[in-house]
Amino acid sequence: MKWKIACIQMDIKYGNPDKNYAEARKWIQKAAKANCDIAILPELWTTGYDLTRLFEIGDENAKESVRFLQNAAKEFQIHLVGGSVAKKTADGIFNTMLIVDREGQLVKEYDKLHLFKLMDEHLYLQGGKRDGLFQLENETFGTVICYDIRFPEWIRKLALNGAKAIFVSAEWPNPRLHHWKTLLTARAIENQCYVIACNRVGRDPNNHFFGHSLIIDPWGEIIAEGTENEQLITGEIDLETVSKVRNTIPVFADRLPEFY
Ligand SMILES: NC(=O)CCC(=O)C(=O)O
Repeated sequence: MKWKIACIQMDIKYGNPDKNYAEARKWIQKAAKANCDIAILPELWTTGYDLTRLFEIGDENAKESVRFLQNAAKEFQIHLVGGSVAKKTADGIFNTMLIVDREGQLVKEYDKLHLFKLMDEHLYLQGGKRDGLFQLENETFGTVICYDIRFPEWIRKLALNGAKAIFVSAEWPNPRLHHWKTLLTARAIENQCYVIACNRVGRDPNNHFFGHSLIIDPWGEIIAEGTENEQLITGEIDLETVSKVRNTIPVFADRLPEFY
């Protein structure tokens, strides 16, 4: 089955959820007008990395963000890999990915597993405990958040459990563009699956984010790549290609897990 995908490579207004909801709505509408089946938003797109204020501006049990995504998905008839938001709970604040289908059902919540110390996440956030597998229209996908892509075992587990495409939401800053592209391409090649990665653009007080959102096929070829500006990056994925590539070089059949 073929799917048209949109990466919403938006700037994020630091610590300003209301403005970010309004902006995201416009981008989701654009993705729907471009006949996309699925749109993905970046990491922490409601607040940015305004970590010291998350108790104030984070979203109580992600209720407002879920409601926003459900309404947008239904109104514009598009599946949403709704990026991640700061979800406030009794156990602390999580960096939580929200997936909502075009009927407005909340299909999955995934909490970022690996916290990124270089951006102080460990001081303000809790790490998750559950996987990122989800289903849309009877197809299996996976999701991870930003720094998670440095952990190939975590993505491999998604692929072993049936994910044919991995969605990545990110706020990945300079100077690590080379790491971003190389790691994402490697995850696509080694797992012989699509990788769809949405990074933000713009600046916050500590970082400059370079965009370069990517849609990569199971052979490791780049289908679409963003610039450093705000834009919608679109591309078509064909899940049949996953089996074709896996039949050509049968990496999954040739694995020898008893040795590793
Ligand atoms: N928000 C993040 O997890 C950033 C990860 C990152 O920049 C990296 O180099 O890893």
